[in-house]
Amino acid sequence: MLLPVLDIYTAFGMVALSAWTLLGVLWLLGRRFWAQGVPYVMAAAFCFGVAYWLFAIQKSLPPAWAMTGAHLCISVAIALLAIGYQRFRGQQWSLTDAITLGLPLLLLFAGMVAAPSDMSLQVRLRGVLFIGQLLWQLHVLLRATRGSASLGWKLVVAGLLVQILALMPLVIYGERQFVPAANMGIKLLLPWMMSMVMFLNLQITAYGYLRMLQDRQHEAERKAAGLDGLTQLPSRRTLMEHVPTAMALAEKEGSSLGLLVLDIDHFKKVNDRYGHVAGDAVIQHVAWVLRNQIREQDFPARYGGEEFVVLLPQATSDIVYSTAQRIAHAVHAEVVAHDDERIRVSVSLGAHLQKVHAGLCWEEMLAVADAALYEAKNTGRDRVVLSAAARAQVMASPSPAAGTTSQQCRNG
Ligand SMILES: Nc1nc2c(ncn2[C@@H]2O[C@H](COP(=O)(O)OP(=O)(O)OP(=O)(O)O)[C@@H](O)[C@H]2O)c(=O)[nH]1
Repeated sequence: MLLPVLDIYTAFGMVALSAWTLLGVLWLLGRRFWAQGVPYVMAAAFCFGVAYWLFAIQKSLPPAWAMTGAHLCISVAIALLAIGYQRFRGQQWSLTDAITLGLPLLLLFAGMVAAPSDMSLQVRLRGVLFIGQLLWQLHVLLRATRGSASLGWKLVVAGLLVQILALMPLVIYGERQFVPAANMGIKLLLPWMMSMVMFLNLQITAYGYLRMLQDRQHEAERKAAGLDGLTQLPSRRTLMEHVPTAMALAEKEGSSLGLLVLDIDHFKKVNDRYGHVAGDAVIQHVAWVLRNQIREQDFPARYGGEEFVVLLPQATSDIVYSTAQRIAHAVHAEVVAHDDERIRVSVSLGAHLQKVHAGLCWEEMLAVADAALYEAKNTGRDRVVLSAAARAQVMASPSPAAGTTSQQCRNG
């Protein structure tokens, strides 16, 4: 017997929506029952229920009333869901984000109410919805300007590709092929498959978008905590906040403060040859090396794109020199594996050491270390250059390392 496509489609949508709402409620309840967002989600579920009821009794009401009422309930429910989630997570979503996430639900319902008795009109409406969803997915893609390479981004792109592929039968066979007939066979499957794809894609894309919003939120939290998003090292701002404390302590102790400025060599070429994502992996790798090669009390920071700074409190010339050499050596020695590529990079370092006294200016210290870095770059890269002041201390130092230290310490 011929399956009533419309009824199945409607039931499918109802089940999907109920599951969606239920999942949302369980998710929120599971995390924190009394959180402020819960009542909103409950109210949203209630509105969905009213909408369902209006659909169910639509035949005994003037159709325009039933449809308008149901749509109103759904819109309110979507807004409540968005607000509930926003309240609960403390997310700083824009209204556009909330609407973007609410749209799939609206599309799903629009798909269900696009149900005139004329089958060919119904199919045509569904085609329009299908294309509407495609446009929505493009909109999400355009909004997702950040978070490339993240799972959320991949899901959004995957959803869009699947949608385009699924549109092919419609383009190739034309809408008429989708009108159910008595001797259906495969033709019955096509509208079904389209509905399935549409539903799954809504979920995939909406989930991907949600992931991206969460990533964005985490990034903001990290920034608030003073960490750089890519490397998890303290950011430049955090370093600048830390410097006065470090200098004051060194002055009080009468100790020297070491300073390393590190820059990845020919990094532009890495980006050009392997791509920006691989470049990011290299930056992460260098940050990882930095973290592993310094002492616990040292303070590393990502200063800018591919530039890092390390503060070394209570440092001696020996410590500054050996730390810089170890970092340069470790970066040079290890390859960064990214996809199928194995990338080898080197770094140049400018190192400076200074006894901290009243009136010493951080900018001066940084300028001296920067000049040493500049020299390292100009004399072949992949090396450590000590500032004149640091060198003088190395010369004066009786340590074994000092005896072998030259102004430029080439790596390897
Ligand atoms: N992948 C990636 N690239 C970045 C990031 N920040 C800056 N860059 C790139 O780093 C490159 C820095 O290049 P340059 O300053 O010309 O220096 P370089 O190519 O490393 O050459 P030298 O420093 O002279 O050895 C630029 O192409 C920036 O676009 C980042 O966070 N990720």
